[in-house]
Amino acid sequence: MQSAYLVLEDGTVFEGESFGAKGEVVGEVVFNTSMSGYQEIITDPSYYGQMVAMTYPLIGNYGINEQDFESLKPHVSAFIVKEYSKAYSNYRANISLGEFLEKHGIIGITGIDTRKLVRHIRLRGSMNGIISTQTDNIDELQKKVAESDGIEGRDLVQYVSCSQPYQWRQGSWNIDKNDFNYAGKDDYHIVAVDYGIKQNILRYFVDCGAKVTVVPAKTTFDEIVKLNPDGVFLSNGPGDPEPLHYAHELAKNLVDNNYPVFGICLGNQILSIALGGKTYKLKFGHHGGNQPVKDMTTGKVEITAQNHCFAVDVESLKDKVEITHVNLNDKTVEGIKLKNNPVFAVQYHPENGPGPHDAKYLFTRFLDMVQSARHV
Ligand SMILES: NC(=O)CC[C@H](N)C(=O)O
Repeated sequence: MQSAYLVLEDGTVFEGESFGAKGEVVGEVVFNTSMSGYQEIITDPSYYGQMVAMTYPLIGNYGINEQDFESLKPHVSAFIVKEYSKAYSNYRANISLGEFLEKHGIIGITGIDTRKLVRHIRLRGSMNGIISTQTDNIDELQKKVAESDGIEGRDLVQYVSCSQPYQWRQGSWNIDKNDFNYAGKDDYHIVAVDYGIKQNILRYFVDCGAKVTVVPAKTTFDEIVKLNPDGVFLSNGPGDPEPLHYAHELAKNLVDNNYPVFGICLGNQILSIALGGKTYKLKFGHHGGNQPVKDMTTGKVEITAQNHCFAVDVESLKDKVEITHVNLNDKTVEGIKLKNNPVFAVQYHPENGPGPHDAKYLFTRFLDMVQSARHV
């Protein structure tokens, strides 16, 4: 294997070996604490602009399959692991992780002391890094990473949203059929605005009996009205929610016109800004499948999948919303709902993909809301 370097913005250097594509890339370094699900993680469009370090030490041992994609291709800038397993074994796998990354031009780096890297980020906060398989000139790499831009203030959604509307018919994987379920019912029409949508969200809507139309991020309110939706979904997506003015405007129009709205992650942040709120960047974010969240409306605690760097400053929304979910690790707000409109959103990922399934009930909660809104 060829050697590769990871150099952080603050000058810290890690040496490892390259797997996947060769080259050089800059991105924000974040860590993910999920023990499995690397395929879903690397294909989650919300990671665009970020390189992900897995805390679980052995990665790659079940390969990559045709079914577990969250989008059509990997979106991480690079992938950082302690030990890459070239050998893989799974009845569904058809390609190794390294081959998959190489095919899509994504650099992987293995042999990294990920415990040290994660402790560093926990103490100092997320920061940019550069990975290179091309040079061992550390000074040059340090200079490049010091000059690179962070993710704040940039619209990254434009790089991952679809360009044309489309219908989605696939439901969840059915292990007995060894195939996906497909839409049978069209009880509701949900328009899902694609800011970098994860496919499991769409599968869950289909499971719940919805007909789903996915539309590009810059679709206007008038265009959505023409599609005659029963409810509108604001998706997850990469980067900073602040510069997405077109999305804030859409969310404001939807709320003002009393449409049922459900937001996940970036969708929650967009909705909060549209309501007059603010967001802020967390020190190192929440990325993983083991985040405890309390549903304040039922008192139940759920273990959730999360992937976000920004959070909603709920003080800025005081009196306008009810807090429905709170993260029990750091008490950040993980869910809000409007008092007088059929609108709610969560900061975490009820679609799991990968992660625990505890929060799937939110899809039913939304479709119940859509159902009630039809009768008012
Ligand atoms: N998964 C997401 O939608 C992430 C939202 C946003 N990009 C953040 O990092 O907070």
